[in-house]
Amino acid sequence: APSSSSPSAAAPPFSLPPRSPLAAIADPGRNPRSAPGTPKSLAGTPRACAAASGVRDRSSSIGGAAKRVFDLRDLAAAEVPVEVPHFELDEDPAFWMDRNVQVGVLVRLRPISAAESTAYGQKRCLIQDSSKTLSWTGHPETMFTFDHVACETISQEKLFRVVGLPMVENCMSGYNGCLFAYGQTGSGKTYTMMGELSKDGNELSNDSGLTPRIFEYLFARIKEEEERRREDKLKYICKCSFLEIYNEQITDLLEPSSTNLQIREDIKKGVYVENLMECYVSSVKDVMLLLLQGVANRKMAATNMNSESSRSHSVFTCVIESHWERDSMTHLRFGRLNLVDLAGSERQKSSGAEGDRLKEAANINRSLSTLGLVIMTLVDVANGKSRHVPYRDSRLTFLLQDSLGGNSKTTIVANISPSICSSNETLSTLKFAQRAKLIQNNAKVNEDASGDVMALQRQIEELKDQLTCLRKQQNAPGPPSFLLLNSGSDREYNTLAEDHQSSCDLSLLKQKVSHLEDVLVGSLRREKLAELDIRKLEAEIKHLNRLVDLKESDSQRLRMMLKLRDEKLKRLHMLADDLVPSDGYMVEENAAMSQEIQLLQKQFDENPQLTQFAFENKRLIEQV
Ligand SMILES: Nc1ncnc2c1ncn2[C@@H]1O[C@H](COP(=O)(O)OP(=O)(O)OP(=O)(O)O)[C@@H](O)[C@H]1O
Repeated sequence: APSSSSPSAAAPPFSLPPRSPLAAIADPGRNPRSAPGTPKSLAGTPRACAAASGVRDRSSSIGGAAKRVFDLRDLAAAEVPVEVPHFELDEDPAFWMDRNVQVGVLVRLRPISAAESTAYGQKRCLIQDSSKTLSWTGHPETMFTFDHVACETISQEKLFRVVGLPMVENCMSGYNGCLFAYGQTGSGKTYTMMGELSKDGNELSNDSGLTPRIFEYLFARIKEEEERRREDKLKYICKCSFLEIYNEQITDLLEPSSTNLQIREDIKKGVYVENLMECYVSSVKDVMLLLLQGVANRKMAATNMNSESSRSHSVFTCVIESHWERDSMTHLRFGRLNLVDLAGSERQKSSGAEGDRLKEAANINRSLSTLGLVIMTLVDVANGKSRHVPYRDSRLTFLLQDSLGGNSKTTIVANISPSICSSNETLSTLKFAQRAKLIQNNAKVNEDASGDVMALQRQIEELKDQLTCLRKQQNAPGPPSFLLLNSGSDREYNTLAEDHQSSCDLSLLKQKVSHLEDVLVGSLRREKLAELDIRKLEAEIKHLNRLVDLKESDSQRLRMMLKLRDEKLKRLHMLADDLVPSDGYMVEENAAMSQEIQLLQKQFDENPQLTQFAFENKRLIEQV
């Protein structure tokens, strides 16, 4: 099926064939990377299958074919392939668009892999109850509720429509957005975020993940919006960057020779990575080429859990800027979209990590536990507690601080494996996702509606010229209006009409000028205030620097005095023990005393200033 996801198309761009309420486990043959050797089609009707595996049919108690579920707890004994229930996800873009307070969480289950199946058969640690709830069947059995639970048979396209599409709409409207995949190694994060990337960048496949789909949709929407608002001269500009955090070091995936890049903070830009390459993109093909280039540079390795395990966190960022003109003003808006594929958490025992892999794993686990700590602290903050959020304890959390508890609409996709062999990791991912749901963000539209001051000033000048011209015309001597009214000739009628028209133009222009003047006054006032603030802060910084210098020289003097006193003590001890003659002692003592006097003199000279600065310091501390 074609996979183009044009926003205007009524039907989803590709749809799965109609399924029975109990769909077969996703055919791993669909994805060449997935579950090699897993049985492709699963035989038998639901009831036959349930009977064969000893599964209890709970359909009667729940009712309705779509809700029919089996109790998979007894599958411990089942060796035959089983069918799992399919729960359709709710496509409600408004749900994610409203989330500017809380973080949205979607849990995604992947099919049991061939390796898991070989080792543990179809034994599961989870039972999904609906498209929002699932139960972990360990001890004690625990039920979890999320915004969405995507079952094993949910397609990449459906997942995009549920979480990716609203994210694009948000960013186009000027919000920052962040989508990140979390989960143990091999749980399906890269499959979810990237999936299959086509070589030529033209065609998406069924296995293409969220990122390529997001850009296919983004460029279709940009085209649509620019056409719809042609009168406003609406234009979008998109620029992308791609980085990885490996062993706590940031590398540019589009320019791999740029390593150990630093994170900086800026009042306007927010948190950003210095010297990171940014590429302008205007089509899915452009983005696909960047993705392919970046993915090829990413640190990958084989572990026991995943033959192509990503050993770094990757962040693909797109800044979507738009500008348009309305009411003689230039409007600017931008949204930053972060697409994050985290390195997988892992137990060293299961992943078989040694040497370099072990060092990587330790770094991965450390930054993920900082992420967990940041999330726990943010939940406390959301509950009204005043806490320090340790964003700076890892590069990952420092870089993502706006997406966590800041100005961003954030969605977390928590990937899990349903197999019993990952039971503990699955539980820990579910707990992480549950906590993340409670974070409170504060997303705002990034828009500069005041326009360009210079352009406004130019426009006002032009309008003033027109106004003077019209005033001159109006004041020019002409025949009295009653003559014109009574004369009845065409020429006179036209003159009257022109006069009337020009007086209408005049009042319209007057209105326009006064409106623009108001806007300009507002902009200039804000600019002046900002300049005043900057000047005040600069003066304070200067004061503080002088204070620091003074303190520095003062403490240097004090250190010297202490040294002199120490030496004096030593000399006194030696004199008391008769180790030096008393005249020799007196000569040394004299020299030391004159040095001390010099120091005291200097201190005394600077004292008036010191007192003044001490007062200033106190005042500044109070002010701060
Ligand atoms: N929903 C799914 N359907 C089919 N196959 C999947 C699905 N999710 C993951 N897979 C397959 O499972 C394997 C592991 O997935 P993936 O590489 O995405 O895991 P990961 O979480 O990114 O791991 P790591 O953290 O080690 O990089 C891949 O072969 C992938 O194609």
